[in-house]
Amino acid sequence: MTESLHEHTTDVVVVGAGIAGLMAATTLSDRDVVVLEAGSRAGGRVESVRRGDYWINLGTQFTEGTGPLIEALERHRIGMGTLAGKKVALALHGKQVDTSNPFALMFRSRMTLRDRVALAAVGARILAAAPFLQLNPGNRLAKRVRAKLDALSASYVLRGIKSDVARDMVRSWSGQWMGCEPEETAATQFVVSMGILLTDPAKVPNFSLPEGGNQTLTDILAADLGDRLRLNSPVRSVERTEDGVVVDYHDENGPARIRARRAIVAVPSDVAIKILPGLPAGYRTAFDDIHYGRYVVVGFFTSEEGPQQWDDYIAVSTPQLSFQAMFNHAAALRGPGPRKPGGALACFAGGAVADDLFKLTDEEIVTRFTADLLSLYPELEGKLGEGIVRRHHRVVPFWAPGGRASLPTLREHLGPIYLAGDYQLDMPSLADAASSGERAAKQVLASLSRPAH
Ligand SMILES: Cc1cc2nc3c(=O)[nH]c(=O)nc-3n(C[C@H](O)[C@H](O)[C@H](O)COP(=O)(O)OP(=O)(O)OC[C@H]3O[C@@H](n4cnc5c(N)ncnc54)[C@H](O)[C@@H]3O)c2cc1C
Repeated sequence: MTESLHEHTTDVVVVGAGIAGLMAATTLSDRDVVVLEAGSRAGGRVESVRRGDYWINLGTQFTEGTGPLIEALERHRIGMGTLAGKKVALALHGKQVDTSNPFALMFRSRMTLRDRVALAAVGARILAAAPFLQLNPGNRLAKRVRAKLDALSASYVLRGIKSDVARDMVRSWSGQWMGCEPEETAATQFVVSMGILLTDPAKVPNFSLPEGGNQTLTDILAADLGDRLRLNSPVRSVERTEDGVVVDYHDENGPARIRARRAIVAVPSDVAIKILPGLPAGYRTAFDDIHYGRYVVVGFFTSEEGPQQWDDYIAVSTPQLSFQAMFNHAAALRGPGPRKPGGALACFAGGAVADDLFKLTDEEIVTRFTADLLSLYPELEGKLGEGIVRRHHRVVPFWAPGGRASLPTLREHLGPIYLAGDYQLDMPSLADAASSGERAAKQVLASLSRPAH
């Protein structure tokens, strides 16, 4: 029996309801717009679970940056949960040391002289390049340093380094911030993220943990769209026609088709390449050049009472444990006044460590992470809730050495098809994904208001 095809028309179809697609669709809300989302929930890589006063971000961890994302948070009056004054720490050889001052860290943590010298060399390599990447990108020197780092792998910071501690730390930084190994990625992204952390984390604009988790905003945007957002509707193809696009997808009634004047495709690069048949070679190469980091995350709601040693820390690097970092999602709630009982912690492993963990069952992962978390904080014995596991095969995009040159192609529309997603901008992030969605929607609005020829 052949299934019948439901067909309808609209002005604009948005494919994908991650932050890029949601921002695009809400910017177009005066138009006839339909959003097709493959999953059973909106938000994509943004996901938060909530319990009582606490929440855990199981997808996007921190909100940071400027532009449409922050404007949307403000417009919807979502408390930003500022992290000003909160600190980061390193747990090494069983001792936790505040890393707010990287130089003090070198002397206070348990390391041999050889490890200290090796780490100082790694830090010096990062700090020598980082300031150039913070200059105006048009600056001649900035361009030269960037071109050099784009061509090098991030493992250049480990050249000649023999210390296992230094190697473990660089791997764990790369794993926890990008979800990949230093050998996989061009040095640029690594140096920018590590440079900011090593110099002045307070310089990261709007570094925060929005109230209720990052999903608070995506839930509001999804609710604003109402029934224009169609969940469980995976798109199979988006093709150009003479006067617009035709989008084939599937919903609970079977195969369906929408004809529209424009489409915004806001899906990860590996999906885009599959649903856009007949892509010009330049776009195909640019999509192929994008890789994604991998993470395994386990979130734990906790039931401790009274002040704890991690209360003022947002992140603790744990390069010698089965997870590489612990993020404290309750940090934004800790201020003056009585501390609420309980808390919310998330343990992260990225890159090759995540690849190995993918081979285990959820139960095995939780058992390992629980044992290591208790070795770090024995006072949590009997106070850890059930571990909530997420396996992410797409964290943030990264580019191999020499791979980033193709990126500008993906900022150009393909006739009536506009692209959006975190891969479009220089330092992929939630804020960049949101900006790309708004930007695509504004381009669509401008194109629709131009007289047809
Ligand atoms: C664990 C984790 C931690 C992170 N931490 C941070 C952080 O601290 N700070 C930060 O700035 N960024 C962070 N990120 C990155 C950030 O989450 C992403 O950059 C951002 O969410 C990407 O948004 P997007 O809309 O481009 O893509 P996505 O969120 O991936 O949205 C794409 C949507 O398209 C849908 N889709 C896929 N295929 C189809 C199809 N065929 N048809 C229809 N729909 C489809 C998907 O289901 C999804 O909803 C993190 C990501 C992860 C996974």
